[in-house]
Amino acid sequence: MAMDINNHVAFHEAKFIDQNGVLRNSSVPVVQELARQRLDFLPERFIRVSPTADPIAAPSSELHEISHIEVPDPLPCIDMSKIQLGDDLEDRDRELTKLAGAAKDWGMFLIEKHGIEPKILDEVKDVVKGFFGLSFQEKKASVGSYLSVDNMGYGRNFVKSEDQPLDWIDRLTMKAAPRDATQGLRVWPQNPPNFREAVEKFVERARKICDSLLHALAETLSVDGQIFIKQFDEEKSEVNVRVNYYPPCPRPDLALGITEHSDASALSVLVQFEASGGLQVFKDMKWLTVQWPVDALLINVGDLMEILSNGRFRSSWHRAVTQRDVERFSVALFYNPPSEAEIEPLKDGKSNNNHHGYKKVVVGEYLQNYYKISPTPTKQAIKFAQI
Ligand SMILES: O=C(O)CCC(=O)C(=O)O
Ligand SMILES: [Fe+2]
Repeated sequence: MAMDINNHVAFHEAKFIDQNGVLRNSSVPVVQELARQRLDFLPERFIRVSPTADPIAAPSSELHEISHIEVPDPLPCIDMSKIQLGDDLEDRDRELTKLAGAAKDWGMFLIEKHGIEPKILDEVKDVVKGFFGLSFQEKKASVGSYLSVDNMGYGRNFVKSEDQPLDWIDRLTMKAAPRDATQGLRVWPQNPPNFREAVEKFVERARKICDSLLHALAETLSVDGQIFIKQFDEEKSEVNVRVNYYPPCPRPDLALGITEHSDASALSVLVQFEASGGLQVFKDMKWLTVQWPVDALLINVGDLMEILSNGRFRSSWHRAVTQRDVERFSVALFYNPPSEAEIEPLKDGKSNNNHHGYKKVVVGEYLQNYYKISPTPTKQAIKFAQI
């Protein structure tokens, strides 16, 4: 009989709606607690079989190989100071061209000289490590529940069935905007006491970067610079923040930290802590490990941006792998237009063989479908918005 975890492990209670629309519960082991036991084997529920050869086309049934190919050309890195200050117009144009290529070919890029002070990022790292440094019971006591099946809160993973392979991750997800989104809910950790304040400072700054990028991305397409930003709203746009903790994993060749996905957002901003080497992007039919200097931020083009740009920009298909002796943290911020907004794609989507045109969608309806069907082995959620 295969060995499995012992009885002392704590569990998250995951609620999910199954394929027949029935609300179900599944007990998901708390990965951080499992990792504390320094197992020399991977519990069965985390072992996965290959989902994909080509995630955009047909899934393959081959055994999943979790490879570690370094990106041959490093991920494009955009100097935000050249875009935001724009002292030198030629330099700025070159940077915009690089940005356009990155958003089109990779759906993912790094940004440097972004202007967020190291102190703000250090405070986020401190509170996140403080939270994950608590015992499981203390964590549960520190953060309340969203009382709904929407992947928010502590330990809410994308669980859809009892037999789906689980991700080797422990995570915490919060709504940071609109400000009243969490009114009456005690869903921000109370411990460390400055958790919310530290994360909100980062959110405020990261949001400005997103706005600059929305403007710059529009410029690269020679359309009105406001065309994307105008679909956002100072008060009502949504910002969700997810903290990902990947403990050391006994079998990085058999488990994933986060299963492959595209972000549903318009744009995502990611910070990683000291450790690198976990994020992979699917490009040119291969999974490539991203080289990500720790002080750079990473931007993902999300599905909503793919829709807004009518397919000119592509949301990246990415995943996180685990490492044997390394723990890794990342913080992801997801920036969306207001939930009730009906977003309109740019006119005249460029046509090529792979291109699909997009139609107007209500953001909240897009997200609802995305969460309903995720995780999927191929890039499927975006079909909801295709003509
Ligand atoms: O940990 C990472 O680098 C990736 C996280 C991610 O893709 C997500 O939170 O959506
Ligand atoms: Fe992601």
